[in-house]
Amino acid sequence: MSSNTFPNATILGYPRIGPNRELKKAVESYWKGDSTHAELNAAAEALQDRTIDRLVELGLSAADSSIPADFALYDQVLDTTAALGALPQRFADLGGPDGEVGTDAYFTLARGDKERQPLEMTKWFDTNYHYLVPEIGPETPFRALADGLAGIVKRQSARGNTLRPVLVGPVTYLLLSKPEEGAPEGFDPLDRLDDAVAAYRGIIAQLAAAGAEWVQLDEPGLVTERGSTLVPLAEKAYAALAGEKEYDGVARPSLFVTTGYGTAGDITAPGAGLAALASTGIEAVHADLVRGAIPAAGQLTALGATRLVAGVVDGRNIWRNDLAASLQTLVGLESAVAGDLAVATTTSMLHVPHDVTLEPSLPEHLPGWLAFADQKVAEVLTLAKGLADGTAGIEAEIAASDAAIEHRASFAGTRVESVRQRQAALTEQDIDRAPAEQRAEAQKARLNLPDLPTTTIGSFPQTGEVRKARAEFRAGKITAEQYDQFLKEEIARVVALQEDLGLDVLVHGEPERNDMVQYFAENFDGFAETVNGWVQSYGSRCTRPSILWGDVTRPAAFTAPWTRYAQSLTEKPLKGMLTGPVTILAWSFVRNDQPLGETADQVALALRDEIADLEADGTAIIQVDEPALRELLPLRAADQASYLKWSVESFRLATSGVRPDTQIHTHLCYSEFGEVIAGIDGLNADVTSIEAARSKMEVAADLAEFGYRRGVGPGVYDIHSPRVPSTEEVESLIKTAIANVPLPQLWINPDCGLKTRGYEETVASLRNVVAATESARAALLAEVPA
Ligand code: MET
Ligand SMILES: [Zn+2]
Repeated sequence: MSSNTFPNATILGYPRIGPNRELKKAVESYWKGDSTHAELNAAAEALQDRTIDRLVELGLSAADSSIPADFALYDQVLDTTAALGALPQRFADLGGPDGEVGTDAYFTLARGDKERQPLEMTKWFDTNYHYLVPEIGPETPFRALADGLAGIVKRQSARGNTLRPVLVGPVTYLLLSKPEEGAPEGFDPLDRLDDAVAAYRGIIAQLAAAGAEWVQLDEPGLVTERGSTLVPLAEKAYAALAGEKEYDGVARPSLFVTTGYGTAGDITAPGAGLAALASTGIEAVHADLVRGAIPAAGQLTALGATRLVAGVVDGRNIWRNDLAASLQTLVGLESAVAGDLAVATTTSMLHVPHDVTLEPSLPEHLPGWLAFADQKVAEVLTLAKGLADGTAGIEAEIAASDAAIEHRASFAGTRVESVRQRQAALTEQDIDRAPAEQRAEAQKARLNLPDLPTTTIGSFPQTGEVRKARAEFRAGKITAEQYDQFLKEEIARVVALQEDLGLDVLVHGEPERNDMVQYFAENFDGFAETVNGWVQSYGSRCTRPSILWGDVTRPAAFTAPWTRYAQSLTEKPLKGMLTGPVTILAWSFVRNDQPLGETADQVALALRDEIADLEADGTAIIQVDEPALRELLPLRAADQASYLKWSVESFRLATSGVRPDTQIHTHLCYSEFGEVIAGIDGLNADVTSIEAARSKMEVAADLAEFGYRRGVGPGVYDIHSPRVPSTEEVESLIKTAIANVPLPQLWINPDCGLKTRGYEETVASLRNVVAATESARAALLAEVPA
């Protein structure tokens, strides 16, 4: 079927959650037992129909495979695991008679059951989307069980729609897998590539039988640091899949391989990775031309008959496309390729919300600057038209795009002179503090803490009452005074609880914060909030990132009054609590008209103002959380140094204005920190709390090996589950920490904030943490020779 031409305009994927979070509601209701399997299916099918009808309404053709079928109930990597029937041994009993993975088995892999931990969850490339990590061993079965996806294709074909089913490609699938527990030393899931490819062949045949004319295989793994070494593997895999035009006498569908999130293969030879893929005989290959480099002319010629699908509309941010610039890129590429170009998004649009027109309360100037998924579909179609008919064909659209760019550039809040001047005047001194040893001494004298000081990470359980009060305040059902009063009582309760528990450094508990980033966005200028701008974070979990559109300022102190109030209730030191610049950027939609580092510095200056107010109030300890520090780390080693420089400097800019005897804490979680340990050191915080309980204190050994000198609190209590750790368990983690970290540096704390936990388990766990700390202190005393 390779005569089949690829559509001129397409998207790589569409948000799966539904404009009203229909998917979230349907799966959560099914999990709770409030709806049946049939009802879940009906809801999923209704959402599929809605999506396709909407895309057709927006102008994509229903007939030419331009609409992707990418409707995962939970996660696209898990869908591929299910299509492969690749059940790890620990879940082998879940398979049906032919090894098939039914809906309940699928959700068990995602969520675990009484006896078993779910598949591990980790970030999808450098995004905030989390996928489920396949566990592959030498014996893991690879089958062809594409019934689910084939069923969707068939059903839609009966509705008159020819869809293009999407799978994670074999190389990326295995790259993202981890060796199954018990796999022999040195086993790499990629060792199983030939077996996997044989299974993919079967899956593709099943999709063809269901009516698919094109199949999309996503291979973003090729844009990572390992890309160069993976290209030869991909060549082998796709030569095997594309080499024959027929599978067992039946025409195979055309194959389309995508490479979003960067440059495929060798970054010093842009386009070489695409040319290598094309040489296998696949019918179309995609390039990300926003994050990735523009392929060299010679590489474009080398694509031959393989159609280039040009990703020029950014699937990862929400800004309106510069149509004139994109068209110019497209025209340049077209002159070098043998055939016609197709226009596409850079990645799936699962990273952006559905539709700007669903936002009722954005500031007036903003909607015209934005493009959510539906607007991006229109942009792709416009560009395809421009490519076909010339600029004249899309004159009005280009004029509108130019006008929006012009409006944005000249809009008052885009450049705030006072912010620019302040930035221009910054010097090295602004990111420097007194030497760490001198600070440590001054802080010791001021704080007078025991050995192994105990503390928490900031938030206390957000109970139903806290959420209810916030909702009522937002809805105008209670007054600002009533809400304030409620929060004060909540804070007083949390402070009293911590005193009762015997913790050494207290917190106010963060009850006023809906979310650790959104709360800052709401209190800074330069940000806007959406109402319906949900994006999938993992499974049914969605976040609603704020939009950082302009220069950032902090009109007034907003955390300091709560900290001041909380501190007035206790003699013990109480930490001020802030979210750091990198995390604020990572969890927002950030302006794309200046380098990230510049935006980070503006956020840092706004935080610096807040920190100055906290310090002026007498706050002796200020914590600035950076859980997303690792998340934004670029995929390519070559880009990592410059990232670490600006990210670390923005943290230092926020925190270096304080006196030596004011103690700066930071908190990191969600990640492996081995790779960024030098960056952590660069933050120059006096104390760093790090998630460690789940990895059994590995981080303590990493720190020891690095020779880390400042304070550190490796988490001794995993807050990700309601389980209460026993005193003995915590003691043993403390012992491991003591063996690796010099005593004067060591702090005792949970892995992360307690916001998502209930009070019962929180109180029991913290009691055990304090008891374990006390016995560790006693043991240390006993060791000291009299
Ligand atoms: C994801 S890190 C969370 C840190 C924040 N201070 C909290 O305790 O919730
Ligand atoms: Zn955390």
